Amino acid sequence: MDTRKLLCFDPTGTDNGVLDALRARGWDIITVTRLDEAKNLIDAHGFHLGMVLFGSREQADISPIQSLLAMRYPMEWIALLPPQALHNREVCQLIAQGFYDYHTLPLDPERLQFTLGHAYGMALVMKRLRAQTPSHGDEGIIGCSPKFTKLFADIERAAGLDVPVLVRGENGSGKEIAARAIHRRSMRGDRPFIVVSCGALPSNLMMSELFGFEKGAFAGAYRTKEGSIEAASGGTLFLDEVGELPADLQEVMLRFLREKTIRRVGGDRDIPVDVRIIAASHTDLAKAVADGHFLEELYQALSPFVVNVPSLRERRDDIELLAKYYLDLFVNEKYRHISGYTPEAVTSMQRYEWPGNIRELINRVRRAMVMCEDRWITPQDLGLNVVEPGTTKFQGNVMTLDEAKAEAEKEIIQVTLRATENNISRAARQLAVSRMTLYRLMDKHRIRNTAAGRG
Ligand SMILES: Nc1ncnc2c1ncn2[C@@H]1O[C@H](COP(=O)(O)OP(=O)(O)OP(=O)(O)O)[C@@H](O)[C@H]1O
Repeated sequence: MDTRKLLCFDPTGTDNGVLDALRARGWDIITVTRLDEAKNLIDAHGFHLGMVLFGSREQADISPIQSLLAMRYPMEWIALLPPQALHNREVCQLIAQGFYDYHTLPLDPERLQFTLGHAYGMALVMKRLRAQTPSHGDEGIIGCSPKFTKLFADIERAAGLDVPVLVRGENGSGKEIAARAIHRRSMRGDRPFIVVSCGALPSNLMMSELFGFEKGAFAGAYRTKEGSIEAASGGTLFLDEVGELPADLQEVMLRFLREKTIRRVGGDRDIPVDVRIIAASHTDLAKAVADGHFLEELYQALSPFVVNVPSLRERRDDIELLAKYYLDLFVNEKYRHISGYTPEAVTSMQRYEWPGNIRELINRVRRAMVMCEDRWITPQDLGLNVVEPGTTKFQGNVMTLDEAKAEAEKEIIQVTLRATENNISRAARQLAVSRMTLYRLMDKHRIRNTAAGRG
């Protein structure tokens, strides 16, 4: 028989004699009574499944159990408890929020065996999903859509070339994070990465900011100060919103790109500086050139390699992934009751236009965590309407009623499968159809079961 590992946390030393029955059914059970022991064992052995024995007293201290669950280990938990423990509101809350299922004492080993099998399978599916979550390096750059894959390939290529790069994309779409990734992967990766916001200062201050100044160059210049270009020496200078660079500075910057030397304000010598420039713009620089607002030669000098960062609405496949990533990242002790998003919340995010791109998504996730009173984040928590008139993908489409129905059917199946993490049984239950019907409909709509093997 296949032996499956199970951690049993028994903080009150409750002996219910049921564990032997489970051992006989192939479970390798390790029981611990102390929180630190439990944590050490999980860290060392990476359990998929844990069981918690609640004490028999109604007012038993449940804080060690709360602390253990707050660690949000990637595993499923089953609670075993005496029926009277369910009179304790805190216990009920903890069970609703942190456990896959619970069983009351005295135990029915058959039923428990069944639940453990399910929870174990679910933990394996979750593990597979986590392994499939595409993330790149330690930059926290997440995505799985074809557009994202192309973006990352461009980042890799740009990293291998020591030429200026122009990063284009809407506000909040990830231009700076892309520039940082290029820098970190380049041969300059262990040297400084300095950011300058080109529109942040008036021209004269921006000049000193970029090129530095000599002592006495102007009133208040009490000492010599190096500018951002020198500070980035050997590394990368990131010129954010380069389109906002004042006209006179565009000329000076062009000279720097050609001659690779700087002269501090008030200085009389040219200082060679080896810096790679990565510039970013959310506006169309080619149009700015055509309109006479941006120097054509500077545009050419900045853009031997161009990286286009797609907007979030151009890569809708990444929305749910990013929303989950940031939820996991922000969840802490205070928000441990939050398990994820409702199917409606996922739909609302998929349909939304995201004018503020990933930065807006992050802000909405943060807001939702504060607003969410339940286990699952709703569209309202995110500040998004479920279906805003005129925002469905059917708008303007000429299709028959049958086609529209089929489209809606496919969409609701996809959303439900995503929300249940491809658990066919749960999805079928939520959709109020049999598993066979769901399989048939998935086949009809050519929906792949990405977590085959369970449910
Ligand atoms: N692929 C991604 N995966 C995870 N997080 C991302 C990704 N892309 C961007 N972000 C996050 O989104 C936020 C906005 O990204 P960033 O600051 O790079 O955008 P930007 O285009 O430079 O914005 P702006 O134009 O406003 O300066 C940051 O918190 C960043 O970490």
